[in-house]
Amino acid sequence: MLDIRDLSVRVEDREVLHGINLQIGGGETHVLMGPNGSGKSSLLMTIMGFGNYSVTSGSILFKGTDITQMPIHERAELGIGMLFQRPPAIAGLKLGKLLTATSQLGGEAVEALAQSVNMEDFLTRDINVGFSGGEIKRSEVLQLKVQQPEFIMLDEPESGVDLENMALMGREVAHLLEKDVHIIDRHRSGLIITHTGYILDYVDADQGHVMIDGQIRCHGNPREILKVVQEKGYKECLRCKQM
Ligand SMILES: Nc1ncnc2c1ncn2[C@@H]1O[C@H](COP(=O)(O)OP(=O)(O)OP(=O)(O)O)[C@@H](O)[C@H]1O
Repeated sequence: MLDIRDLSVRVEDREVLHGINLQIGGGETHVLMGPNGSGKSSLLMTIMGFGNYSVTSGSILFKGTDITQMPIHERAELGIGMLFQRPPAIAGLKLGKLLTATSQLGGEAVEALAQSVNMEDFLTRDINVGFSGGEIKRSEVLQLKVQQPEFIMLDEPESGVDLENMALMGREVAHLLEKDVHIIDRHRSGLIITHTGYILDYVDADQGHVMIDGQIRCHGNPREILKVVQEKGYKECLRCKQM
């Protein structure tokens, strides 16, 4: 579904990603780990198509289409969606209005989806204005439930979420990624940034990658990578033999 080849990316006057290669098949969920500031969010923002991340070499193919220079809204229409680490607050735009305006759904359908993530009281509020950390994440999940993307990127879905809401989010993300469907019939794919790995309690991931200083330096079983990092730190990933 996603095929990234030799991707280098510059932000402002600095190259933050250097020669990334990453392939994610249909129905697969991959996890991206790595130290703070290593370039994980930059990769997701680049896949989504944000203009301040400029591709200096390489390509991004989505379902065989080269999307490297495609605007964000076209990528979203093709089926790419993202849960942001820190989405902006948008004063003057109600969450419910955004959801009905950007989908074919009517008010009742949106309300039902909102109820499923305990967000029904937020539809009449300005997006993310005064939302708590956990409410922002549930709002992001609600937007994904409305959009139903085929390829879902999640940037630290756990951060700021209490344990009870983590369970709710985990179940919702698993459902979005069709983890309840047999692998042969599963079409959706995901790429999840996590520091803690809590999301793995709910979402089975097929492959883990470690990014260090703008390069993917290691691949492997996500839980094994977490264990190694916990015990020995990210420096151990530099010795990875799976590259
Ligand atoms: N708009 C920007 N202007 C300047 N520097 C930027 C910008 N966006 C990202 N960077 C820099 O690029 C590097 C990679 O940042 P990025 O957010 O991708 O890291 P990350 O791996 O997601 O980190 P974290 O785990 O802390 O969220 C950082 O040094 C960051 O300061």
